[in-house]
Amino acid sequence: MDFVSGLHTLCGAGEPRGRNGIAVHIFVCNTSMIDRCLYNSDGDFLIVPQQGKLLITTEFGKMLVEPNEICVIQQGMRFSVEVFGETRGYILEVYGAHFELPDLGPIGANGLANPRDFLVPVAWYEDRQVPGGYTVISKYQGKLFAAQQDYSPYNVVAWHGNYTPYKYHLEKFMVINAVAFDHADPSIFTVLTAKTTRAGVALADFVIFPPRWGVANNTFRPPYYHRNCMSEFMGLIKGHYEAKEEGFQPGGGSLHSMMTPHGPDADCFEKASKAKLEPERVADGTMAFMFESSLSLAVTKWGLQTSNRLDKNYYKCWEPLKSHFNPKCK
Ligand SMILES: O=C(O)Cc1cc(O)ccc1O
Ligand SMILES: [Fe+2]
Repeated sequence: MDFVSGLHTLCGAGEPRGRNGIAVHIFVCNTSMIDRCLYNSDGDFLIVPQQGKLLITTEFGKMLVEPNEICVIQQGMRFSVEVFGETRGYILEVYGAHFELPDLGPIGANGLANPRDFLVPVAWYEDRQVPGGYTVISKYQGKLFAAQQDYSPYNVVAWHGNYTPYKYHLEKFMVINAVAFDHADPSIFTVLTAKTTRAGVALADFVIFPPRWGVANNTFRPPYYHRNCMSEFMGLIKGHYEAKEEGFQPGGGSLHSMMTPHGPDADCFEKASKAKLEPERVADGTMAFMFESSLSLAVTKWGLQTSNRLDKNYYKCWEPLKSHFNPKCK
């Protein structure tokens, strides 16, 4: 099964017809796309490999994208994926907006994902006839259409401009966090954002939870219990997520829909409530991420049924939580 046939949509919202929208897909594949390419007429793909590396050929050149790196293939760009064994990952698709760096506001000139760390392919081409037929697949209005041609589409000898695919290594992220007290909104970990026309309201943010120091005093350091106006799809590239040490596996996903309360599991709550608040490393050897959207997301039939992977007991991670309210406590 190659990248195109292994592409499954988990959830999404909005219409790929000029209006804003997003979709979350996962891919699971073990064979390369041979004499086949894909382009997305609907929007842009932000690809997060989780297992196995992707050698992506584009009209702009080649990119090797390994787990802990991400890449963006924008609307209309033809690409083929070569894989090396069992390969899987996540895709955030956005319609009607492109990914950009978040405004840094008071952070100033540098920080978070820095422009210098985004890599763009160098031109590569082949002048190759394919008498047996080269298949060009278009994702158009959510469906796949195939056309045949008798030559490789990677015949672009050179290019210039700034509408390109690009990749980024998540280790390059310059982490900013609370250094006195309180838990910062995870938007402080935004790598890329796709904006809406309403200032401060993201169509989608790509947010990571990188290795860092936890130093906040007088603070419950893990994510707070909350409900909010965003949909939060979480994924895990490697290791454990600090708020759910068990049960949330690399390659898995969770969706906390807007206004649905959620937070750390009972075990994390107990440990963090008793922990001595000295400087400690958080999330070493791990990389969790979040696709966060201001849109509400509908889960597909594939996600709910066909995949046969729905965790029906997920809510149980909060059941052992006890009330610790004590009105006399100072
Ligand atoms: O829900 C989650 O695990 C993601 C998350 C992390 C955090 O540190 C604060 C808020 C938030 O939604
Ligand atoms: Fe959350």
